[in-house]
Amino acid sequence: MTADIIDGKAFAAGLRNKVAGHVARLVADHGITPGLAVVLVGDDPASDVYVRSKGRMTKAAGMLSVEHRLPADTTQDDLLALVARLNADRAIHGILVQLPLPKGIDEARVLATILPAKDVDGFHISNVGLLAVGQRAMVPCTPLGCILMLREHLGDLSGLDAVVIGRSNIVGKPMAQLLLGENCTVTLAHSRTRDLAGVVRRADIVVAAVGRPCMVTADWIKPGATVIDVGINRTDAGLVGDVDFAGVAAVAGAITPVPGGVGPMTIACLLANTVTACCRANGLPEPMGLTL
Ligand SMILES: Nc1nc(=O)c2c([nH]1)NC[C@@H]1CN(c3ccc(C(=O)N[C@@H](CCC(=O)O)C(=O)O)cc3)C=[N+]21
Ligand SMILES: [Mg+2]
Repeated sequence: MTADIIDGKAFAAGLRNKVAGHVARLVADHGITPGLAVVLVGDDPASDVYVRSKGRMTKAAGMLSVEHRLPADTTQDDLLALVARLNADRAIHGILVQLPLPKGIDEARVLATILPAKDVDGFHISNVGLLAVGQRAMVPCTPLGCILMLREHLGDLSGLDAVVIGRSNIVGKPMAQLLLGENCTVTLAHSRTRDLAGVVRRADIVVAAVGRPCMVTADWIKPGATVIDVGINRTDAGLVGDVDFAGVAAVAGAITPVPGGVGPMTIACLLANTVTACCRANGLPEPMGLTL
């Protein structure tokens, strides 16, 4: 068997196009331009790549893009003050503070300061809680992108066995919540899981989000399973995911590539969340097709 390649890059381009259509309508009919502020503290080169690409795509969708680049030695108070200014800024509908933050800055404190209505990452405790009880406020971008691709590829996910590998707050946990919301039977596996290979082998859907290059190998995969690779690992061999792509593609039914899979969808979902937040802030109906 050779897996279908789930083309996240093409899917993301379609979603960004839909976003651009909604933006054009907001501008033309209401004189409102959705605005996204991205805050980057320090000069991690990988973060710089993502932030630049977010800015470029935000502008290409017709939205306002504001970037705040702060030095690595920025104090927590200065960062909190910037977040407070963005909270109060009526031109800004979405705020993203790029993680991880430098040591010495309390990440939880910063995330808690972002207004939940502008929290387009979905990391504020309020949005985390709403997601957990099935009331969706802002859905985290990477898991949202994964669900959109899974629905597109599989249709109804009800009753499928899903295994998520990795229990981070930004991917693993919200991913498990969303899969539950799709009526999957969800296992959230992690580094202490016993017989991880055996657990993964039962899955119809595998989501790998651990940050270990090529950890998931062909012998872990049930023939025909759908494999979503969230990993972005820079190695001597270039950018690779958490899944051994060549091996797993020979067994799986479908697989997302790295690059060109989950990454582009994450950014497209960020733009979609910003438009959703903008509509809510202005009491306008939520555009269809931008969220679940
Ligand atoms: N508050 C916050 N929210 C985030 O969403 C967030 C963050 N912090 N910190 C860093 C991670 C990482 N991240 C990526 C987004 C897009 C690609 C992406 O588009 N990747 C391309 C390749 C890019 C390349 O070549 O490096 C792809 O997979 O095809 C990757 C990684 C968002 N993150
Ligand atoms: Mg772990």
